[in-house]
Amino acid sequence: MISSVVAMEGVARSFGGRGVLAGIDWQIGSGAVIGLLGRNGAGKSTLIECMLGLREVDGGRITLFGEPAGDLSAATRARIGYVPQKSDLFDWLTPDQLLAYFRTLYPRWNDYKVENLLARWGFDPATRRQRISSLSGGQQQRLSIIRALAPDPDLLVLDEPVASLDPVGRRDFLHELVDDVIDRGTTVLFSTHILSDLQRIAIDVAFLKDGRIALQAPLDDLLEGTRRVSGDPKALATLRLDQELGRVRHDNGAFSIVARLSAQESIRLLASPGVRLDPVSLEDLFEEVTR
Ligand SMILES: Nc1ncnc2c1ncn2[C@@H]1O[C@H](COP(=O)(O)OP(=O)(O)OP(=O)(O)O)[C@@H](O)[C@H]1O
Repeated sequence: MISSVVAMEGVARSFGGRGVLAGIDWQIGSGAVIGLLGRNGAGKSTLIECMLGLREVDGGRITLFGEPAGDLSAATRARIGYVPQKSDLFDWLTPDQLLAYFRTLYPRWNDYKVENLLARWGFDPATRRQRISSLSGGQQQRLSIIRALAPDPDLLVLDEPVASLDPVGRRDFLHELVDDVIDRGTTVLFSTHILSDLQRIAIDVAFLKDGRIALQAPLDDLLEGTRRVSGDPKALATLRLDQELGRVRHDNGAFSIVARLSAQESIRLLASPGVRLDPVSLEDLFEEVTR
């Protein structure tokens, strides 16, 4: 039985001698919903493209549904929906023509969902007959999402899907993701820089840093279990914490430590004179983990 939808072992990729993926070992289990985070240039798009077999790797092994990513069967391909960061729509077609074309390629195509999304996401009859090249960036992104969702994929991969959507478009997309896609057990991986969106979906977050998945955990656990430890510099200097994420030195000579704490560690620290524990935001976490 295959328990992982995606399995990666030692995946490496560099550009012009500069390593971007540095031997990634990663598994994405069936039904997981993962937000992929990392600074600009960390390699999120590269990782996604390699994962889907769209980019060659320098080393390592990737399988999707148990098949090599670079040699997927048509049946497995049809189980994957992908929204790339840069539009790859055939922009000389109209939305109706594009969707009619893709409909022929997939054994499973949810006409009801397509019509429903087109109507809800502002594709009136005139827009549906307009060339894609003349649609706005946000309209093209909506169309790209509709195309990816139409075959009811078992694995949905989205590379910054909301980057050009207005706030209403973002809300509509998240609504669809939570109420339909995640509800039916789809495995979802999406990269984003909009951290507030992640907090609207109960998911795991994975941080890509220095070419590796530096940390992956359920978002709620991560926020609940991570604290900023501050206080008397002498007391902090001797502290050894099991899961320290970062140490920040402040201008006044004081410093604080961001760390994931076990319940016992929290109790011990709260009892230490001169030590304070404060909750951290997802922005704080992002800054520390990707520093
Ligand atoms: N075709 C290419 N040729 C040379 N360098 C590349 C190529 N594609 C990506 N890179 C480099 O690889 C690094 C990672 O790029 P990538 O687009 O994967 O990052 P990212 O995390 O998706 O960034 P962002 O958050 O800005 O979208 C960057 O330094 C980029 O310049």
